[in-house]
Order: sequence, then structure tokens, then C-alpha cells
Amino acid sequence: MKVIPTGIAGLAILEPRLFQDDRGFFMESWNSQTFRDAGLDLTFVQDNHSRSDRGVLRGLHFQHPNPQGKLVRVTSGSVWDVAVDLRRSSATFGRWFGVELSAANKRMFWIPPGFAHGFLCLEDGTDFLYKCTAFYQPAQEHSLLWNDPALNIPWPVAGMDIQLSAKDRDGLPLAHIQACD
Ligand SMILES: Cc1cn([C@H]2C[C@H](O)[C@@H](COP(=O)(O)OP(=O)(O)O[C@H]3O[C@@H](C)C(=O)[C@@H](O)[C@H]3O)O2)c(=O)[nH]c1=O
Repeated sequence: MKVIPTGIAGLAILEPRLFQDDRGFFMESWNSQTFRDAGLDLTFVQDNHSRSDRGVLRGLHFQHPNPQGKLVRVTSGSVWDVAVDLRRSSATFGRWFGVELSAANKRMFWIPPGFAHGFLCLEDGTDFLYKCTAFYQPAQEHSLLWNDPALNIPWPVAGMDIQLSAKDRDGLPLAHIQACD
């Protein structure tokens, strides 16, 4: 597995080893030993799966005070995935990083606890799968406003009708958010 740093401590793009043959492909999407060897000693308690069409934007979500670390990937279609550092102790508080995840590139994104996370779906029928280090606690879930000018995230929305949940439409600007650690 290749670990690609992002310039934000702890946040990493992961490229699993791919085995291709006449039948198709094989890859390990999670192996605790391989991840530990790569410096990621993780315990997951919940797996999630969502499906979205092009133009759906989910996020930017974070849980506080019990933050979730998330190992995310796409098995059908593609997204532009974004993580925002909300760790007060971090030198990069408020900084974001974006990466395209797709069924084709098979990239995974490790988002440690203390980040807000969201994605824009680029294709109809996109399947988004992720493992979480803490249980979902709806009373602790919050939305950071996806298009907050203070973040200035260049979402690739040209030509799209953006579809948001009511909660995400009413997301909080960064300036109103407490740190997550
Ligand atoms: C996230 C979640 C939702 N739900 C339920 C609550 C609600 O009725 C329904 C849809 O929830 P949401 O609108 O919050 O789903 P969604 O907008 O897909 O939320 C997800 O967005 C991405 C960006 C993340 O990072 C995830 O952690 C999660 O917050 O599913 C669960 O039962 N368990 C869960 O873990």
C-alpha cells in the first residue's frame, strides 16, 4: 500500500496494491497489519455505505465531542472528497485538502478524528463506502458550511445542480465552530 501525504499531519491518500488478471482485479481494502506497518494503528466500529447521483454534495460533517476517524473510498462512480482540519492543536487548523476518489483510481482517503468531511458526487449512481473509528451520534453531528468563503474550497460544481440536505444548507461557518480536540 502506498501512502501519499497531503501536507496536513495525519491526513493521507492511500493506494492499495492492485492485482489484475483475466478475471478482473483483487485488492485488500482493509488489513489491520498492513495499515499498522504504514503507521496507521486503527480500530473501526462502524461501516457505512451511501449512494448518490451527480451533483449531490454531502457535508462538511463532523462529530463533537466524540469525533470519528473515517477511511473512505468509492466502488462505483466518482467524487471530489474534502477534509477540513478542525483540530485546534493543529498548525493547519482551518486548512482543507481535496482529492478525487473513484472506482477507477481505487484511492482511499484516511481522515483522522478532528476533521470535517464532505464530498461532491461527480457521477450518477456513485457508491461511497467508509469505515469509522467511533459510533455515529446524531446529537453530536454538525455541518460546517460547504461554501463558507473563509474556506474558499474550489468545488468542481460547474454545470451541476447542487443537491444538499436541509442540515447542510444551514451549515455553520468556520468562525462559529469550536475546535474538535
Ligand atoms: C451518518 C449516519 C446516518 N444515519 C441516518 C441518519 C439519517 O436519517 C440518514 C441520513 O443521514 P445523513 O443525512 O447525515 O447522511 P450523510 O449526509 O450521508 O452523512 C454522512 O456524510 C459524510 C460526508 C460523512 O462524512 C459521514 O460521516 C456522514 O456524516 O441516515 C445513520 O443511521 N447512521 C449514520 O452513521
